[in-house]
Amino acid sequence: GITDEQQAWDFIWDYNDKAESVSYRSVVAAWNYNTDLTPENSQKQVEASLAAAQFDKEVAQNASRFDWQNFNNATLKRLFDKITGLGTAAQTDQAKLEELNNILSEMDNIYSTGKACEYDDSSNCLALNPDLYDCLASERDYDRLRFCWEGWRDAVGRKLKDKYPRFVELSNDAVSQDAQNWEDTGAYWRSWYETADFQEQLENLYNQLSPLYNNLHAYVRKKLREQYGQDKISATGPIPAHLLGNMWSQSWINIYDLVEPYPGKTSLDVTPKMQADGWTVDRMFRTSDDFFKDMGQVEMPQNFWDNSMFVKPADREVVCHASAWDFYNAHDVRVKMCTNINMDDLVTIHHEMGHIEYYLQYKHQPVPFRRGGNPGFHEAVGDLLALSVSTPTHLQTIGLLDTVDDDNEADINFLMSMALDKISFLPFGYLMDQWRWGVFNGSITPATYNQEWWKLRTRYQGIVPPIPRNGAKDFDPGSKFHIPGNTPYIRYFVSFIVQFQFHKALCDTSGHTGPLHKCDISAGPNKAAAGEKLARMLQMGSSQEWPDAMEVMTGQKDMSAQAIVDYFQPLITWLEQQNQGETLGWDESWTPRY
Ligand SMILES: C[C@H](NC(=O)O)C(=O)O
Ligand SMILES: [Zn+2]
Repeated sequence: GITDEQQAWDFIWDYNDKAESVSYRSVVAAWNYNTDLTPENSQKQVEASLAAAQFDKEVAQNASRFDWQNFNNATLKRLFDKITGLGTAAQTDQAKLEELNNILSEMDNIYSTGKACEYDDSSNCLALNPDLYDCLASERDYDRLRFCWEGWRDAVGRKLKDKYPRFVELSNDAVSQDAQNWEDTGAYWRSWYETADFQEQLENLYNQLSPLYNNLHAYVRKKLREQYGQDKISATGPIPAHLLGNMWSQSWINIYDLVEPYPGKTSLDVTPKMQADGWTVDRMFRTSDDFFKDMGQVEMPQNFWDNSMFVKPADREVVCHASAWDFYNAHDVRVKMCTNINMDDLVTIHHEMGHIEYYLQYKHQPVPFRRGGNPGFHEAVGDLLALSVSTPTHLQTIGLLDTVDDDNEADINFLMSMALDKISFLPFGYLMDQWRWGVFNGSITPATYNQEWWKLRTRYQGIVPPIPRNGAKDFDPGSKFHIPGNTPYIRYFVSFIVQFQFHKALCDTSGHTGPLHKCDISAGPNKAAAGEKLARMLQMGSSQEWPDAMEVMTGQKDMSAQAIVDYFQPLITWLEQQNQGETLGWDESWTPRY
């Protein structure tokens, strides 16, 4: 193979220009389909995906003419390593590749257009966003909640059941043809973390955090028993899944009012004030942009405001699940979101803008390096900034809280609200890809999809379905966006760990003193230094392995649960006191009264 590294660089820059325009065309086609779910747009999106895959394959073949594994220049070698990794684009059978893309497109459409219709009126149907979200968040009638929970799974999960096995088969067949001959899609996805003992590290992190989760679970279970009755919820069993304020029981913030430790303090639920003060969607996005600018990051460019989709259109079907989009041309970046006026969506806006910030900060990198340090880092940026924005003192600064009670009870209330978002998520974030990796490696088969899903859901989350599941018809994993959407999920578990490490690091750099949970990095005397550190990490993209990016932020290279435990320590102590006499954990054999 060619050993001349100058010739290799020429190859890279020629590739880079072409990669930008090929990526642009396929992202535009995906954007057009996601914002207007028509058959024509689906067809165009599949065609663009196939063209991009063809380009990737040709580049990989040309790159293999170089003896790149023996290059001296580490960056050049890393670039060649990235562009010879094809994933499903390695599929040489065009018909199979087209079928794979068509199934993905169909699954997206089924999920994003699904509706749950009233038992007694099939013309009265509820969409996930906002109708079923609102139902799970604010309904307090046990049976009505069950209708919303079951109706969504009937409408979407069941329709996807027979498509998913073929998708799995085609995805595995494709990645097996990659240069690394991946044994299955899960192995390929895990390779992005470049960490040999990745699964062990994840398990260790989870084991360190499950005591905290079990304490929160026991406290919430007790409060739900008070609300719904002792005949509906066992003192020692799992919690019925439809009572936790969220369609997937992955964030419990919407039942804060049922579990508030010290009532009578200033409400931390700022949604009523947002609505009373006439907050608009635009004001929500501007508030987020202002915070990024205040922290010395790059501001949203004009085309972001011109080309994004911020609200659900009335005249067409779209993919409502929020996402951020990089058009690989250094200036066209967008968010697609069906925004509602509430605190949840203000936090989500920061999450999505965090992705945009990464795109803007690493746009000078060659295309293969325009990724997060690892996929979890990309998910962590926006959440990291939202940890500061969510503090009562910051919410007061932006006019969402009139008074801030500064006492221990108010602190516990605040930490409870944060735990209902961040701690409740951990088992879900961990189990999603435990299930999917099992499906990809064949240990979970179509016949066992649903029972294995509920084994994991009960084992890790301590929840059970409120109605019996029908293994022959139900496909409950399909009722969660990321399964039909084929978006890997362990990235969110990684994010919920590392965002607290980043938060602690930036709080220290900003000169914050006092408890970690009171830190607002924009209030620190050295906030500029904190912003510069964040920008430096973002500009790296994936040009180096993620421990190097972790070191830039935190001074050390490993993932660690210490920061999230430090942040929640006052609540952990409080929960342990409250849970005296309670059973921690759950008896998996308990089932609700149907
Ligand atoms: C946590 C994850 N966030 C996202 O998709 O942006 C979710 O919504 O399930
Ligand atoms: Zn995200």
